[in-house]
Amino acid sequence: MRKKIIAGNWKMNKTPSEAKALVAEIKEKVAGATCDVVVCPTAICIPGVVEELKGSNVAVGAQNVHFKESGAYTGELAGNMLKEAGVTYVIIGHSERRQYFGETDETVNLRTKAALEAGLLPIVCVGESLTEREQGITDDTVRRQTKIAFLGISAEDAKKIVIAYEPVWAIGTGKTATAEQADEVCGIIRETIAGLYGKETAEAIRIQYGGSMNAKNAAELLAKPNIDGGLIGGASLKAEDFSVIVEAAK
Ligand SMILES: O=C(CO)COP(=O)(O)O
Repeated sequence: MRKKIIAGNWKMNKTPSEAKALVAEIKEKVAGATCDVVVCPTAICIPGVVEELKGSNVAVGAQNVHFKESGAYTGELAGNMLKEAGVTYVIIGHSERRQYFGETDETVNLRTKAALEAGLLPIVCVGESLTEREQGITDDTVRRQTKIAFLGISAEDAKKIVIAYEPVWAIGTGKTATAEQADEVCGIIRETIAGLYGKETAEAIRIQYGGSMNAKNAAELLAKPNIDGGLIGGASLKAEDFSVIVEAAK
């Protein structure tokens, strides 16, 4: 049985003091959680959030990591820096990074390998655009993204990776994939992993759904056999809503 994982992707929201206040509320509300709980604030909020969460069951994730250990990469952060700051997980290849910051399947692969190298647990995002869904190439898209993200990664390391299936058309739009649609694509991703590594790895790996998941629809999505958690945007910025989703991930 895979342990469910609920992660909040705060995107570019909350100042350092606001972030501390939010996690102070969240940690109280999710203290009894039976799933893994992660919050992913902006990089500048990480130290304060890590401090506030000391001794709690909530882990901290970053929203990106560079693929080199150091060097002339202005504005970037390396895995060992995040690790030393107390980060456990890192989101890689979010569709907003692919869309606005030139992230490609290849850089997603490089970042995933760098994260593992630094001892971080990657949350690798895949998902089709509206055009791709309408053209009937959702399967091809997530298969390609998954296969390239995992290039050169051992089966042992692959099991540490969380995959987030986030259909681009469902992000921040209020349009959720139906539980059936989400489960179907998560199943295709699992099948892809089975093709790469075999059934045992495919059964071990956790696949989240993300895209307008909220306190109302979480239970139905999380009840599906291939959905092992959620990557939550908007609803993760409200302690109450986030804790209801965590509660639904029993
Ligand atoms: O992109 C997402 C999480 O990474 C989903 O965002 P929303 O939950 O706001 O749709």
